[in-house]
Amino acid sequence: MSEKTSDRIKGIVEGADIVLFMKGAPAAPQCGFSAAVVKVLDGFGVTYESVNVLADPFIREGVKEFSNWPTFPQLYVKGEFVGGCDIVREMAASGEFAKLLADSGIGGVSA
Ligand SMILES: N[C@@H](CCC(=O)N[C@@H](CS)C(=O)NCC(=O)O)C(=O)O
Repeated sequence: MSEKTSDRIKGIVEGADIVLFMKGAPAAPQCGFSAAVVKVLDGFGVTYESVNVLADPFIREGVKEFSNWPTFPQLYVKGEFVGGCDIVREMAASGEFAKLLADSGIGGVSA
């Protein structure tokens, strides 16, 4: 990955408290895994930035390398990689995701 792509991705993940790299947009996800993470985030009532990786092949491949994670969705909180759909859903079910949001000082409803 070029330094330019890496800097661009770093800027994106650090540009908002919560960033979701997904397929499609929250209002119209183009993959069930992305839709599932949107549902979790919306359930917590948090605001987040989303990036449609289908719109940019450089971002799509660059984010995989940046995160060292081969699939989408990919969720970042406070600039740190959290995981994909399975991890986020498990964290939501166990209460770990609510704790992560609270520890990160991110408000929302407790889902
Ligand atoms: N088990 C994965 C499922 C995600 C997944 O398999 N995503 C695929 C299909 S949407 C993917 O992103 N493949 C790579 C690509 O399309 O670039 C998770 O927990 O997020």
